[in-house]
Amino acid sequence: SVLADNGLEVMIWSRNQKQVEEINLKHTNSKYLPNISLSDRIKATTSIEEAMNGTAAVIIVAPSSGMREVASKIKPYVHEDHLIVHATKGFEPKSLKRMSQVIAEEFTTIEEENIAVLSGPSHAEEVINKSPTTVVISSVNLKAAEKVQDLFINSYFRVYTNPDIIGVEIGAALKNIIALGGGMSDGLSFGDNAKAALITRGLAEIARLGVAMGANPLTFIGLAGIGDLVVTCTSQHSRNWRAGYLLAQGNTLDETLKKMGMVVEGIKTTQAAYELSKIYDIKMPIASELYEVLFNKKEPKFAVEDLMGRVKTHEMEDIAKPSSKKWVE
Ligand SMILES: NC(=O)C1=CN([C@@H]2O[C@H](COP(=O)(O)OP(=O)(O)OC[C@H]3O[C@@H](n4cnc5c(N)ncnc54)[C@H](O)[C@@H]3O)[C@@H](O)[C@H]2O)C=CC1
Ligand SMILES: O=C(CO)COP(=O)(O)O
Repeated sequence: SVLADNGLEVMIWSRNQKQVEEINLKHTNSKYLPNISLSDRIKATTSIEEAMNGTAAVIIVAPSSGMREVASKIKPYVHEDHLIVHATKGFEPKSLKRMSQVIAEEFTTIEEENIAVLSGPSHAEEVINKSPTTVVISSVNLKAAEKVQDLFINSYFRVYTNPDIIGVEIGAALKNIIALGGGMSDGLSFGDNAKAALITRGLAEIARLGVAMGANPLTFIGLAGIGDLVVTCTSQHSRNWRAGYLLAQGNTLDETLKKMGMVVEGIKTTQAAYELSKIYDIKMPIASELYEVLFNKKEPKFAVEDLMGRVKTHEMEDIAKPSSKKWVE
């Protein structure tokens, strides 16, 4: 819709025939965006060949578990001048690769600099209503990032460039874990203090893992870090928040997923973060407790007790320099 508002012709590829017909005939997408009229510059098709015909840029927004499958379907129609943008927030299950790594592996004819990531606090339900939204676009090459910035930027959708593609992708993926925790916190009727604690300490563990994986720590105080963390931990639009809320109310993981009926990226990402924290030897207490809740049936209230009862430590662990030499006297 942002692209269509900017005067571009947009072709959506979907495997769902009914949805494609609804978009083309009624200009609506009622399952995902009820009561919204779509621009007639947006068309849809179930044929990838038709979707790719004459395109300059391809925006992939499949869930992370489907990224490789979708990329491999697009592959035969991709040429070296294509700009490939993704807005997916997660890691590839098992390989634990970032989405731009998966895309680069699939599209061997595309230069790395033609791949970009769009991320930041941007619930679709608000973007479609033109509510002011700010995001980042990252690529290994500033000129490529600026090309995508120019495609998307408008009066309600402000796009900043960011040079740290690793940090942007890691922030986008890991915030979903903390958002599950945010929903659980509300489901357990905890207050604003608990939410602030989750966001702040969640950011600390996101940054620790991110830096170990090659990210710039400053990215995590930007839109793809704290920005997206705040929006998903506090908004009922967030599927991750909603899933956490349902889990805290006693629903099993299966029951929660059934009730959601949409992707909840944080669940697979919790598994990925648990594995990455072991590989990089990084402490991620919140992610580890969520892993126990999701996959080992630990009750959320016991996870909170264990988090609060951990051995006492410094806020900045070993990284902050004391402001006085007396600190260690
Ligand atoms: N909804 C939002 O506000 C935002 C979502 N994202 C990210 O975008 C990605 C997609 O999220 P949503 O569209 O919200 O999820 P969704 O669950 O609302 O829709 C996902 C769509 O992808 C289709 N799909 C799933 N696997 C597929 C495959 N292998 N091949 C083809 N189609 C497939 C599904 O049928 C469904 O239509 C996620 O990584 C999410 O984190 C990023 C920013 C905002
Ligand atoms: O990433 C999002 C908004 O920035 C959407 O979050 P959810 O997947 O939790 O709905």
